[in-house]
Amino acid sequence: MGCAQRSYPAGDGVRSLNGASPSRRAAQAVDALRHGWPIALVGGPVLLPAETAIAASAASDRMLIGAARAETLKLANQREAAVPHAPVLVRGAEPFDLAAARAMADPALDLATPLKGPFRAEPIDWREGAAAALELARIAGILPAFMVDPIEAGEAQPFAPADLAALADQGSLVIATRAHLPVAAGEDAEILAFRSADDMREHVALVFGKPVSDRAPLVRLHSECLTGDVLGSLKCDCGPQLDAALEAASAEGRKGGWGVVLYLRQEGRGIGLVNKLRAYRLQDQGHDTIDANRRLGLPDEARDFPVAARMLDLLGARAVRLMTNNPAKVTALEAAGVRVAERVPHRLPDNPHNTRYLATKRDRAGHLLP
Ligand SMILES: Nc1nc2c(ncn2[C@@H]2O[C@H](COP(=O)(O)OP(=O)(O)OP(=O)(O)O)[C@@H](O)[C@H]2O)c(=O)[nH]1
Ligand SMILES: [Zn+2]
Repeated sequence: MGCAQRSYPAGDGVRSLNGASPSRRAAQAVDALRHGWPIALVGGPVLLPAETAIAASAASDRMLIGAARAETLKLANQREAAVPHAPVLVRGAEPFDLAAARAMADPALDLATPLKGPFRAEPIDWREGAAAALELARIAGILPAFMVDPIEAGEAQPFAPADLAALADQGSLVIATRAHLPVAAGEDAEILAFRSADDMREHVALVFGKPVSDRAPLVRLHSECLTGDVLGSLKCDCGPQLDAALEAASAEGRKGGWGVVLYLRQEGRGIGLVNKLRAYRLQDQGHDTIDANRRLGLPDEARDFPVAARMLDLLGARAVRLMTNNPAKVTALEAAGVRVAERVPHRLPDNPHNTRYLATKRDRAGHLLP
C-alpha cells in the first residue's frame, strides 16, 4: 500500500454534495456509520468506521481515534490528552486491516488482543472534519475510530463538518401526541411524546397535576438507563431515582401543583447503550465511570440539555424546581433558558455495587452527595 499523503483542497468533495441540505447529509452520514459505510469528509479524507465496517478487505495506513484512546497507546501529547475526545491521527508500522482496526478501536479488547506497534501520531490538517467525524460516531452510538482513506472501502457518503449543527437544532421539536396514562405513581398522569425531524430518539414527558404557568413545577430530567430503569441494575442509582421522581411528581400534583418527569433518550450520558456497556467492561477492569468513557475516546458527559429546555418550554414551564444532585445539570438548563428556582436534592440509598459509582460522581463530577 504505502499510499502517498493526499492533500484535501477545501473544494474537494463539494461537487459530490449533490445539493443535499445539511440536515439530510448529517442524517445520511449517521445512517452510513451505523451501516458500516464510509463517509467522505469535505476538505478531508474518506473515513471508514472501524467498528461497523462491512468492507472485509479494507485496509489503511492510518487511523483516526480519540486522544484518550491514543494516550493508552502512548501516542497523544499532553495538550491533546487534556481533551479526551480530541482527534489523533495514527500511522501504523504495517497497514491496518479490519481486525487490526477494530482492536485499535476498542480498548476493552486490549487484554485479549495486544496491539502490534509501533505507532506514530501525525499532524492533522483537516482537524475540524476529524473532530466532527468523532462526534458523528458518538451520535451514531459506535466506537469513535476510523480507517483513513482506506482501499476497498466502497462508496462514501459526503459529509461536511458544518452539517453537524443540523443535528443539534431543537427548532423542529414538537409535541407529537399526548394521552392519559395511569401509572403506579398516579392514575391521572398524562404522557406527551416529542419528535424532531433531526433526531430519531423520541423523548417523553409524564405530567402530574394541572400545568399552571404561575407556579414552577417540580421537575426531574431523567436520562435513559436501560440497565437501571428496566432491568434493575445495581451498578447505578437510576432505577430507584426514576421511581422516586415519579412518586414526588405525582405527590406534587395531589397537592394542587404540578410535577413533570422528562424521560430523555440519552443512554449512558449520551454515548448510547452499546458504548455504555463497553464502558462497563472497562469498569470491570478497574476504571471508574469517567475514565472508562474517556478511554473509549468518548466524552464522559455528552447529554443534550437544550432539548430538555425546549420540552419544558413546550409544556409551558419557564421556571422549575429541579430534582437533582448534579449542579452541572442546573447550569446547563439555565444556560438553555430555563430558570431553576430551586434545586431539590434527589438522593437514594446506595448498595454495595454502586458505592464506587456514587463516590466518583461526588468526587470527580461534583455531584452533591454525602
Ligand atoms: N457512560 C456511562 N453512563 C452511565 C453509567 N452509569 C450510568 N450512566 C448513565 O448516566 C445517566 C444518569 O446520569 P447520572 O450521572 O447518574 O446522574 P445525573 O442525571 O447527572 O445526576 P442526578 O440528577 O443527580 O441523578 C443515565 O443516562 C445512565 O445511563 C456509566 O458507568 N457510564
Ligand atoms: Zn443507570
